[in-house]
Amino acid sequence: MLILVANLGSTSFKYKLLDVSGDLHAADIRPDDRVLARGAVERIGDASESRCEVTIGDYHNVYEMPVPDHGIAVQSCLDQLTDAQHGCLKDASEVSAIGFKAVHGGRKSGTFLVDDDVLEAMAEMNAAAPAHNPPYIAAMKLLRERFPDLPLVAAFETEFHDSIPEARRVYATPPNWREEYQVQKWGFHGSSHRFIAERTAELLGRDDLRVISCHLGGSSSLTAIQNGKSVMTTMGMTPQTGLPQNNRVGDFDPFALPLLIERSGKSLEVLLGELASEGGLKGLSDRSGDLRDIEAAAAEGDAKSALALDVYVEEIRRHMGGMIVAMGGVDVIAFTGGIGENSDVVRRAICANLQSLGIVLDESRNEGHRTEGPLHVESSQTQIWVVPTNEEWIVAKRTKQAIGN
Ligand SMILES: Nc1ncnc2c1ncn2[C@@H]1O[C@H](COP(=O)(O)OP(=O)(O)O)[C@@H](O)[C@H]1O
Ligand SMILES: CC(=O)OP(=O)(O)O
Ligand SMILES: [Mg+2]
Repeated sequence: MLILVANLGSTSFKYKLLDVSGDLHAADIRPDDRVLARGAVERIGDASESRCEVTIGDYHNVYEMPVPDHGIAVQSCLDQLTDAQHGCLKDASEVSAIGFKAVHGGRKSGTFLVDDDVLEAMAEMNAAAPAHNPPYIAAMKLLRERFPDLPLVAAFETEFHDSIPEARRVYATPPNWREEYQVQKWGFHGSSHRFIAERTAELLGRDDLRVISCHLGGSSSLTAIQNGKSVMTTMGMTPQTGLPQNNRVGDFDPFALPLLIERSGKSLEVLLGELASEGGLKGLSDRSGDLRDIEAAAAEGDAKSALALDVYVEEIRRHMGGMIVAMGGVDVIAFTGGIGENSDVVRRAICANLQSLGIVLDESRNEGHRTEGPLHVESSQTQIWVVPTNEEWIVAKRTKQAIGN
C-alpha cells in the first residue's frame, strides 16, 4: 500500500511516497526503509529561485527554479513521480491515498477524510492560519479535481495537543469565548512533536520520559511531553503565536493594535498582514526570515541580525524554563526542524549556562552536528539530542488508519 504525504510548510513543500504495507507499529520498523521517493522545495515565494530536490530510488537531482506558490510545488511533485524516465509510478492511481500534514481545522481536530465539511472547517480558520490553511485548501482542491477517486486525508497538527490539561489550554478571556468562538490554545507541529515523543522513547528504551521537543524551523514551537503525551506547548490559538516565527510575530499584546491603528493610519487588516508576514525573525533582522542569512549577517557584525538571534534564543529559554517547572524536571531536550537539526549556533546559545539545572552540552559534539545523535556530556543529567523529525511517517500512519476506518 502506497501513501503520498504532502507537507506544506510556511516556507517549504516536502513530500514522501511511503510503502505502508503490514504492521507499522512493530519495533523493527525503520521508517526510512519505507520511503520510495522524496522531494523538497525550499524558499517558496522568495524573490530568489527556490531550491528543489528530488530522490526517487537511485535517481537524485537538485536544481533551482522559480516556485511562487505551493500549487506549483505540488504539481511538480506529481510530475516527478510519474516522469517516464525517472519516476516510480506509471500513474497516480497506484497511490492508495494522499495524507496532508494539515494545520488548523478548528472544530475538526483529529484525522479525517477530506470532504466539503473538512474544507469548510479549514476555511473557517483561514484568518487564524493565513500562511498555512489557504495553500492546503488550494492543494486539496487541485488534487481532488485531478484525481476524484483518490482518498485525501487531513491529519491535523492540533490533534497531538488534545491531551494538554485545561489549565494550560484556556486563555483568561471573557466568559464563553472558548465555547462560542473556539478561542483556546490549540498548539501545532503535532506530527513532529509526536514523532519526537515516539523516537526519544525508542532511543532511551523507556516511555516514562519528560521531554522538551524543540521544533525550530520556518515555524517554531516547543512542546513538553510527559509519558508520550503533550502537556504544554508554545503556540496558542494560531501558528502566529509563541516563539518569533520566520516572518510572523510570535507572542504580542493585542492592545498595541488600537494604538497602532491610530498612529500609523493603517487598517487592522493591513497591520495584521504585516504582523504575519513582515514580523518575526524577518522583522527583527530587517533582512531575512531565514536563519542561515541571519547567522551569516550576525557573524559579519550586523547588529539587527545579532539581536534577532538573541531574541529568538531568549524566548526559547523562557518557555523551556516554564516547561521544566511544569514537568518537575526534564530527561531529554530534543532539537528538530530545519534550525534545530542544523544550527549549532542556536543550540549552543539555548543550552548555555544551565549546569545548575543538570543540562550540559558537549560543545565539540554539538559543532557541525546535523544527524540523529546525542550532544550532551556524559555527566549531564538531561540528555540533549538532535532528532531529525519525520512528520511524514506520523501522517502516513494516521492516513492508513483513516482510510482503513
Ligand atoms: N543549514 C542551516 N542552518 C541554519 N538554519 C537552517 C539551515 N537550513 C535550514 N535552516 C532554517 O530552517 C528553516 C526551514 O525549516 P523547516 O523545518 O524545513 O521549515 P518549514 O516551517 O517550512 O516546515 C529555514 O527557514 C531556515 O531558517
Ligand atoms: C504550524 C506549522 O505547521 O508550521 P510549518 O509547517 O510552517 O512548520
Ligand atoms: Mg515545518
